Amino acid sequence: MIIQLSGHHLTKKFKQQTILSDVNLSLASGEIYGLLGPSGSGKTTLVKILLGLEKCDQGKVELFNQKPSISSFRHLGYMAQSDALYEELTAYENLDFFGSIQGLRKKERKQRIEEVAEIVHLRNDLSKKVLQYSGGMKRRLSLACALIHKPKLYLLDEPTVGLDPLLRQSIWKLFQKLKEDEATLIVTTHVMDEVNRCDRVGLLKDGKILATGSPADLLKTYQVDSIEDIFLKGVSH
Ligand SMILES: Nc1ncnc2c1ncn2[C@@H]1O[C@H](COP(=O)(O)OP(=O)(O)OP(=O)(O)O)[C@@H](O)[C@H]1O
Repeated sequence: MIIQLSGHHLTKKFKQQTILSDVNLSLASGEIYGLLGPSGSGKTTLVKILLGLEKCDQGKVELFNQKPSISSFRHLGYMAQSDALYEELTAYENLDFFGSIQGLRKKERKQRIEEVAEIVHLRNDLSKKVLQYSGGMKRRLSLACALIHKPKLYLLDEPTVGLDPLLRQSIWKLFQKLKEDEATLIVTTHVMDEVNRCDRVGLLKDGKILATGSPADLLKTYQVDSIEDIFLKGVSH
């Protein structure tokens, strides 16, 4: 098993408030890890720390078994919770921009833009400015931007928010396909039915990982009918 990303004893405070407390997690190559937790439990903060966008007060992160470096970031695909897109540019220009900062050459960018636009069903809308896009279209474009350079590791913060069930299903099919190609994904979600599509789930509550395991193992261990019940039971870690 090759560990692609790990966080060790991660602790984070904002002023006096402890946001993350001694969080440990590791992601193996070819797995989908779901990070599930109520609003405000620290999911986005954790993803940002893993990505190097936020500093932790204690603990360390390892990317591809090394201290994170500029070269390791080339292999990351990040989709932020709020879309980080250039509204005045067209979707094509956004993808072209993100492709170029990832070092793709012009010809390769052109080809990849076609491919990722097809994947997220935006091929016919590439020439529209992003400000003309709906919320769901922006989410899909953000995902396409994260895919453009074929990273090995994806950190996706609520990638399916605002998408209709059909599109959500096709996005999850894509995640499965990425996984089959040995990519590793960490996906934050509030949606319980998405949890069952993950290989492993980490349940985050008040900045602590309450439990980690496959959805089936968690149900068995905690003798519950749904993962949601683990939160409701108030299991302490
Ligand atoms: N830059 C910041 N300064 C101060 N507090 C912050 C900052 N960023 C996050 N927080 C606080 O940290 C806590 C966790 O926030 P975070 O966004 O990580 O939660 P989350 O689980 O992703 O929530 P949601 O599901 O609603 O997106 C919240 O109480 C939030 O107010």
